[in-house]
Amino acid sequence: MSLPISLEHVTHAYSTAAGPLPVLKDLSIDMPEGSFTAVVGPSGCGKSTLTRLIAGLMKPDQGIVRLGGAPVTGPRSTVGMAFQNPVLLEWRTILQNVMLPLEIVSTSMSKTQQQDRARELLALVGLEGFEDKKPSELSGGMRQRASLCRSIVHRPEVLILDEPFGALDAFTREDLWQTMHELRAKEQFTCVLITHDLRESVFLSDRTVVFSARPAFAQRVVEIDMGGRRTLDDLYAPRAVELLAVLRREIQVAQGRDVDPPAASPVPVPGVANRPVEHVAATAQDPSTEAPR
Ligand SMILES: Nc1ncnc2c1ncn2[C@@H]1O[C@H](COP(=O)(O)OP(=O)(O)OP(=O)(O)O)[C@@H](O)[C@H]1O
Repeated sequence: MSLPISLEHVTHAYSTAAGPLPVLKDLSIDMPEGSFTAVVGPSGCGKSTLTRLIAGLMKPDQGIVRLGGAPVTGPRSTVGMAFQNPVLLEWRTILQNVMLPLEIVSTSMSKTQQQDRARELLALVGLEGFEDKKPSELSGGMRQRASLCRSIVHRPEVLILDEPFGALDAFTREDLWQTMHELRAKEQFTCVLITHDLRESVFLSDRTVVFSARPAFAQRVVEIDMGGRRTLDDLYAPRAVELLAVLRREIQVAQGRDVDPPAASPVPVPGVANRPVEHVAATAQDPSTEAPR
């Protein structure tokens, strides 16, 4: 089962030695049940703060965070989380690491059922045969796959992903994106993804929320109307290129920078009368689609 998430007029400031640091300001977002929402925005604008509020690790100064309509008042076992650093326990095998949440959350599953569930997820992400390895025996991408399994092994209603692919090389990252689509097809959760990678948000999300500079509010919500399951080729489709251009411009607005002209307009290239569409599509791979940190 998955739960809708809503934030209603959420405002929050951290107490610091220099005084209050306003981080979120009148932030309202609705994430429907089973949806996948990506959040992008300037560095330090408050994206991770949003995840802590949804996970119930912090309470907002003002406003309400709701899961399934009920106000969040503290941490919930039905929330799964994965971060940039997988933090697997070296003294446990991969299977034991994946099963960890089942030792913490109350479950009616027998030990055998728990193991079957963990093995099934590991197979789904391509880690069959690595169950008895220690984390240090796996590559960074494999560790992150195991971490994803651990975050959903207890069938959370809400999955929070805070830059889980951020430290991976580009090819491994794209592999993991496809794995995320496979997990989403098999499992039920409402997902919030924090990312600096605009291609990642277009590939994975149903909608991408662009945060303003701190204190952050939802500056723009971009519907990623590209159907459900996607392939990497879809990132080169004209619609994906348009969406990337919209997101990149929105990030520039959030940063208070000059905004690029619309990507669809022909850009004069010396010696070339008109820039072909293929060339525009190729810019989707340009590192400038990485939202600056
Ligand atoms: N516990 C804390 N106490 C004081 N200030 C904090 C605390 N946690 C975060 N901050 C500050 O609040 C601001 C927002 O932090 P947050 O981690 O939510 O931003 P972010 O958008 O996730 O950042 P990044 O893009 O760099 O990952 C930052 O300026 C950060 O330094």
